[in-house]
Amino acid sequence: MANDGVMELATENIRGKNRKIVFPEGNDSRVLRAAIRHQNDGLIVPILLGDKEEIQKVAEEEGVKLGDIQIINPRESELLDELVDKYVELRKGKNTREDGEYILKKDNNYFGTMLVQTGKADGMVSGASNPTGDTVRPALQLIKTRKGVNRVSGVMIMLGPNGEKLLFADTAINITLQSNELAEVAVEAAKTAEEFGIEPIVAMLSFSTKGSAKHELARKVEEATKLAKEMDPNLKVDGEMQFDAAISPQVARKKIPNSDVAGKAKVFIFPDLQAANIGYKIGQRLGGYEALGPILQGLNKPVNDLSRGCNEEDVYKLTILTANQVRD
Ligand SMILES: CC(C)(COP(=O)(O)OP(=O)(O)OC[C@H]1O[C@@H](n2cnc3c(N)ncnc32)[C@H](O)[C@@H]1OP(=O)(O)O)[C@@H](O)C(=O)NCCC(=O)NCCS
Ligand SMILES: CC(=O)OP(=O)(O)O
Repeated sequence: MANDGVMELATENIRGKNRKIVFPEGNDSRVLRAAIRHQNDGLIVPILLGDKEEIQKVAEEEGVKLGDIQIINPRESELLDELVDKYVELRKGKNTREDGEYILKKDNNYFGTMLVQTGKADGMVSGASNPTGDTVRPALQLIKTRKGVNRVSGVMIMLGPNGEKLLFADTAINITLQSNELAEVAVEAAKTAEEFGIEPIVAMLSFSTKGSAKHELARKVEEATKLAKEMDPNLKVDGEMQFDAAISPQVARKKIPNSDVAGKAKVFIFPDLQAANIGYKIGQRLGGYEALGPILQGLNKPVNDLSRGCNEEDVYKLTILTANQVRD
């Protein structure tokens, strides 16, 4: 495949490391099939959460064999007491022990997140059947942001039909952002791009290019560009600019000549979640791009969300990308 760069790099990085990835949606057929593929490939150690009989039934319906894949039923797990204690400690008085036990038994995303937080798993992949908020809230509450990062955000790796490797942000988490927060997303997205072998050339997107429209929303993106440069003076970032100026050298020459970003951008920072989420889905559904993610950036440990529209291949690949985010 023309686009194998991103997947190949991540696969080589994780080879031999036996990263343990937990799947809270063990009874989702797409998740189950992807986890079994990983179990058989031996690159990743999958842990499925759910009721064993229910998962067995899905496996039979799908015509796949569970083999010796690890399955944990949170309601019966011997780890429950330990995880509840730790959960209550981390929530710092926000939840009682009774609350904690109820939440960890009822919601596999909380149980899976606690496995990651306590180091019993290295990362988590969920969201095939749960909406984003329910998937990521436990990680925001319990795993928390990395030192030096104020807000977790989400990126999509976009792999084009002609070998293009792009990154879109924030496609998943922050509904609106202030200019300083948008600047932080840009700086973090550049780092995430590098982790996955994508060139960190960052365009700050708007409906305006360098003042072509006079509006406070365009000025916010201009301000965010300035702040991103202050946060990382070495960052190749420019804006505000329209998507055509960011991606097309011909349009860039006309609208924004002499930019070292316009026409060459690989990392696209959208002004808000509406634009970013709609934008990536248009690229995916009309543009023939493969969309991998959302990958969360800024967390202490990797927890990643899937789109509910995902297929088995998306789950399989996001698992590899999640393992690639694990830090020893
Ligand atoms: C992510 C999201 C669910 C968080 O919303 P929420 O749970 O209502 O947020 P709250 O303000 O109650 O915060 C819950 C916790 O998460 C933390 N948090 C919220 N957003 C955060 C962020 N971007 N980064 C870091 N922490 C964050 C809060 O500090 C809080 O922690 P605490 O409980 O320890 O105090 C919400 O922003 C959302 O729905 N985003 C859009 C998701 C979506 O639909 N995306 C499109 C599909 S991908
Ligand atoms: C990433 C995303 O948009 O998720 P979903 O399609 O599940 O809302």
